[in-house]
Amino acid sequence: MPWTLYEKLWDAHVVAEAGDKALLYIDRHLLHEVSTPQSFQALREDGLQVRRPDTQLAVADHSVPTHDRGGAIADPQAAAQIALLERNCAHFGIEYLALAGEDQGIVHVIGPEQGFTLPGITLVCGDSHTSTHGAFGALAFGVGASECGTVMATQTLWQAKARTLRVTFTGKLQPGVSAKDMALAFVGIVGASGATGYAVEYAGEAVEALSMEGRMTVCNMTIEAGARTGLVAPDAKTFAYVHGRSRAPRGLAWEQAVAAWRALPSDADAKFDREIVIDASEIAPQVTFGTSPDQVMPIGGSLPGGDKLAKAMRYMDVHAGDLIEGLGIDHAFIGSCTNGRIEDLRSAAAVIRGGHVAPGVRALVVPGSMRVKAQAEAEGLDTLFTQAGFEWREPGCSLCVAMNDDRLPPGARCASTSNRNFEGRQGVGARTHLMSPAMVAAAAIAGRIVDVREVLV
Ligand SMILES: CC(C)[C@H](C(=O)O)[C@@H](O)C(=O)O
Ligand code: SF4
Repeated sequence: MPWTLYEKLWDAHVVAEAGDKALLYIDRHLLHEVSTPQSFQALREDGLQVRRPDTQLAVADHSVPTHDRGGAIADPQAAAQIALLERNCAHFGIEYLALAGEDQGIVHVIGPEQGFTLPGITLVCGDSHTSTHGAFGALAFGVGASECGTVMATQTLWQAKARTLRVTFTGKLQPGVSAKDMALAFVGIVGASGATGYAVEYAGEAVEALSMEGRMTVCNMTIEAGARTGLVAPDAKTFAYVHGRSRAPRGLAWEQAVAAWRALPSDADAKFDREIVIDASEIAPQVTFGTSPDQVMPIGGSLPGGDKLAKAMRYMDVHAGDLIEGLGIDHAFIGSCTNGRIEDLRSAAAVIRGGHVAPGVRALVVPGSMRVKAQAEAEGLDTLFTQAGFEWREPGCSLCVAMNDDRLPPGARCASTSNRNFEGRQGVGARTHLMSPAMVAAAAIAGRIVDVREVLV
């Protein structure tokens, strides 16, 4: 029988079955400071050990400060949370990537860049954007705090199998349009819960053409359409990206792994429960106008109306019939696990072209990891950004979630490369417009939302 990539990954990890659920073997577990305190507490209370510490990797990212790294952390709650993760890891023998070290970063950025994320594996994390890792052809999904504890103690999880949805992006992206626009367009078409219960496989010419960074951006936002898993079939690009990374297999083990990974892509005649086709050449740069990622529109369009959108549009202080293009902003954020990788920083930097952040705009660039930061600095991107008036920060989730001291004031309007524009996400009363890194950089310089395609000509 022909199988999809999801079915192959699922089948390879089933340990036992009962009713409509399967006990899956979990190969890898990523941990961060926000979702694990109760998991460790539960292990302690039940007198349990971590079954395979070698399959776990922990890092602090959500509440870490993005400036003055190295000294004491000013926010006592953040300091306590980070210290607790460090202590828990030491106690249970789990590797912790130090805040001051060269490998720290957002959990979904460090996994892939260190070769911890591999094709063919199951990977979980107490974080909804774990779907990111599916870009490698890994079965990766976010879990709750109690499930993190179960994984640590047993290396398994009971799961219900998802239905399969293939999203085929045909054609080629226009210049100035990126993976982020594909992701936002998909979420806009399907809706914020339109893919709930599905494992999404992204396919087609425009997905094959994406870099691994771009594929991660697309898979990252899968959860914004309600699906816990987003997948891309591993190919030569995937193997080239993984090859030689610090935690990736080497030598004979590498050869054997690649041979197995080559069998993962969906069979040619595999059946999906649902199919969606999107013409990538028709996608314009996308901008969200509301308080849910599916409240999104192409630049150049005018704002929709209707009762369903009224509350969101009131919060956002935008009005039906107006253009989104030209809307003034006072903050810009380039970063997050969606768009904090090197390619994102390069595409933002390419838009600067001698320009300067507009008066009255505060713009932050927060690399996704220390390795991304080092790479960007080696390329001189930090100088480009700072000379143009952007702040160059230390890695962390930062303004994606405002759990550290990067926070916007009420009424602020921010062009942001992150993935969620919920009410208050970047600070109480602050307004978030999601868009690509190139669009955010262009908005920062113009002081208003603009069409990056016009900046790039
Ligand atoms: C704090 C964490 C559990 C949360 C998530 O699950 O995604 C956060 O990363 C987010 O993006 O909202
Ligand atoms: S960068 Fe944002 S979306 Fe990603 S893990 Fe951090 S808070 Fe969640």
